[in-house]
Amino acid sequence: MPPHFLASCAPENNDVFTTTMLHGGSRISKLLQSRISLSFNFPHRFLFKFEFSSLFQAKGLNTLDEESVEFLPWLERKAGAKISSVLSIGKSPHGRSLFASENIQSGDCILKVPYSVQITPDNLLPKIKALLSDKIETISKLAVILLVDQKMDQDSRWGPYICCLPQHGEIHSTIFWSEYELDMIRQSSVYQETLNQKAKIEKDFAAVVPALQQFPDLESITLQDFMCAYFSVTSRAWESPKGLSLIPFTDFMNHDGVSKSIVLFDDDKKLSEVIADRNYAPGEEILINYGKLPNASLLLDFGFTLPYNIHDQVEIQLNIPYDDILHEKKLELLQHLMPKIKDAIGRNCSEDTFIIKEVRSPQGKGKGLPQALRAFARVLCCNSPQELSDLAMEAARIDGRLARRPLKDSQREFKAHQMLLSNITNSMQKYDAAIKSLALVNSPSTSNTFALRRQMALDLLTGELRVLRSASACLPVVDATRVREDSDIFHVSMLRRYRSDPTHVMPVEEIELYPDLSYEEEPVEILTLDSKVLRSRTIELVKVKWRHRGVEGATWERKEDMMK
Ligand SMILES: C[S@@+](CC[C@H](N)C(=O)[O-])C[C@H]1O[C@@H](n2cnc3c(N)ncnc32)[C@H](O)[C@@H]1O
Repeated sequence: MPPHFLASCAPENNDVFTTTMLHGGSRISKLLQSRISLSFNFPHRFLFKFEFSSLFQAKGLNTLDEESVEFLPWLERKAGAKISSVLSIGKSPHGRSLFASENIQSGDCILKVPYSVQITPDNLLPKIKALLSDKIETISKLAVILLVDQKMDQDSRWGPYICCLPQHGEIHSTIFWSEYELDMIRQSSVYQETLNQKAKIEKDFAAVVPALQQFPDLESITLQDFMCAYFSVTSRAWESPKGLSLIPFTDFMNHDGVSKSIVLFDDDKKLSEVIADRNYAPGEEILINYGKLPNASLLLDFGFTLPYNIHDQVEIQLNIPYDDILHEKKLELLQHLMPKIKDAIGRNCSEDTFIIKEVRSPQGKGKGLPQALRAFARVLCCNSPQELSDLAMEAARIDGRLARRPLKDSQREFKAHQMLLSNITNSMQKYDAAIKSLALVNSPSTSNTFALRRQMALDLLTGELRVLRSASACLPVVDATRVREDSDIFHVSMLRRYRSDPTHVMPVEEIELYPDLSYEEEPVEILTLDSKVLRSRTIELVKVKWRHRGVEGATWERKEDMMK
């Protein structure tokens, strides 16, 4: 299993859970991972007719899920043990959920699900297991277990569980979005990850089909069936010490990014449990934390977003321009000292992707930018083979890591940051345009599925834009506020300011006044001419706000030059 499946971690500071025997389970979530529009219905022969229970009415709850009332007694019979006496299954705005059926105190254990009733790859029927290649991943094996069991009719081992799993029309993971819908999130990396995920599911399905075809009852399983089962696994399974497991009942709990409750695994007692992180009154929904997941992961793997997700992140890409005369040398250095700069199939590639998270500190000061990103930018800004070999030597002298320290040449260091700012500003403009265009996208049908997905797209894009804004605020912008006159030449002190902390001002360089604004090959776009005019004996200076290569700045310019 690729390591990124383990990326989502449980909250760090949950003092309640200090027992050493217990392991916190993490969700399988991956920020990468297909295509087809499907319809998948678990056969209704599994819709066991449960008797209506008066439990919820007695507790004053109106969230009764009739089909689910008998679920817990069924699971407890199967487990031969009590699983929970304080929880009931009910309906929430986000589908099935668990609710307190009596007062719960913080620290109470609210459920215990024995390993014996959890679904793991060990539950594959031996005759199917024997036909599956060793290369089949655990997610696919679990999906096959669900699909096979669904076909087993009265012999099904998990019938009541399987008929609680989401059906095609209820799933909003982007792998089920139409091309039209996906277009709304083209700006986000989730777009490509969705395509990758769909391609992966197709490939995984092709790998299990030969085994399924050996059984007449299983022959009819389609790719779309497989996709739904695959989604059930990605949205419900936990990484446990014994591998990936579906934990019935526990997986009825919805996600709350600030909850401190997670699923714990007690290997000695061979059970999973959940401890309440706060007090709950009867009828309150119990929420747990699936991990520190950004909306991108929630959308792809779970089919929902949070309106404000503190774990949002965004990908930015830098590349060594092909016309850079030092292209090969830079590439070689980066690949040598930052080996991850290879593409998935090991070819050399001259670009890399960096994940930026939100910088929430009011001072900013660049904490949110990955060191590797700054390092990449520093290498990109080198102008000579000598500078590159200086960087290589410095890395060898320190800890082997390339360009982790600010460049000695402060102008060059500043240029590296300006390059990052320009990249981020450019990306922000694209996000801004994508968000504005969402308002103009017409619903292709009257169903509210589209409205829901559009809202998810909006949550995703606004979250990622927020992250970009926070990153741009911690990169310096140039301001020219000190002007010193020396005979006819004006010396302008360029100052570095951070939008996140305007009091943090650092001199960058003192330059002579530019004779005009066409000093670079690329024209400078004038944004405003400040009314503030600085008069000297012979000339007048005006403050000019400009944009050049996506970077905005302000400098004092000769008024007469500006009036040309
Ligand atoms: C592990 S299941 C939880 C039980 C699920 N509600 C059900 O009906 O079976 C995860 C799914 O619940 C829904 N969900 C969980 N937390 C949510 C939240 N905070 N907002 C919206 N949907 C959520 C999503 O559909 C997700 O794929």
